[in-house]
Amino acid sequence: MATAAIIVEGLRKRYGDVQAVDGVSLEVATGEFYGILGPNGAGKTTTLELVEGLREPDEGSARLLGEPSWPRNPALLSRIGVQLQSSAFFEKLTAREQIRTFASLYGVSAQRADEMLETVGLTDKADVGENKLSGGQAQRLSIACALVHDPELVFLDEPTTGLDPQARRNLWDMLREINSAGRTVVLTTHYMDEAQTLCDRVAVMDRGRILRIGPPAELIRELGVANLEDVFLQLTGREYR
Ligand SMILES: Nc1ncnc2c1ncn2[C@@H]1O[C@H](COP(=O)(O)OP(=O)(O)OP(=O)(O)O)[C@@H](O)[C@H]1O
Repeated sequence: MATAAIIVEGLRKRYGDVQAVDGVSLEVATGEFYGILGPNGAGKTTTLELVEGLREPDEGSARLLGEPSWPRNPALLSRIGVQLQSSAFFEKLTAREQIRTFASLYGVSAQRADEMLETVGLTDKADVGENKLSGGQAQRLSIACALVHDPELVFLDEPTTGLDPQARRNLWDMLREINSAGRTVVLTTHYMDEAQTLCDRVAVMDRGRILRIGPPAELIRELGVANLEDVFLQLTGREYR
């Protein structure tokens, strides 16, 4: 098996009374497209943040590209791309200025930044201020900023939430291309069709724990159900939303 891009062992994180992540272990192979599924509050975002090294775990560890992600590791930052759920733009800059600023932090050319803007369909919004973009446009800009330095490992937290169907399909195509070029992609999603279409494997999460990991088709077969939505229902005992 190829070297694992991500190795997570026994991650735990508690916020007050809430055990948000309760012993998560998983491995993602280099070049894999991996999905984390779960209802609201399952612990997906916290898990991603622990894995990315943005949050300190109470217990457990994560290794990315062979390096521990905590304590925060500056050498890793240029090799990973992180799209955050809450936007983290510089104030008062236009879309073009935002992405060029991210690009320059990574030593990436302005030309490449403009190309990324084109890829996510925002060229006609290049001169619009970040606070004047629609939710979906801001979402696409944050994804473009996360990908501008062509990272080996990409983390996306509900990347298509808030996008219209066409923008969603465009983003799927883009993520498939990135993945075909050998990049490892990890995403969280609420959309079962998205997980089923894109992911090589999914981890189904609920109440801070992983209930099952496998390729969508295999999970569907194993549980003898019609689709991933039913897998989820059977594993968690509830509707997805
Ligand atoms: N900073 C925080 N302080 C306190 N509690 C938190 C914090 N962040 C998350 N939680 C709690 O931890 C649990 C897991 O939250 P998390 O955001 O990881 O779930 P999620 O699966 O990403 O949910 P969603 O699909 O709604 O984004 C929830 O009960 C949430 O209320």
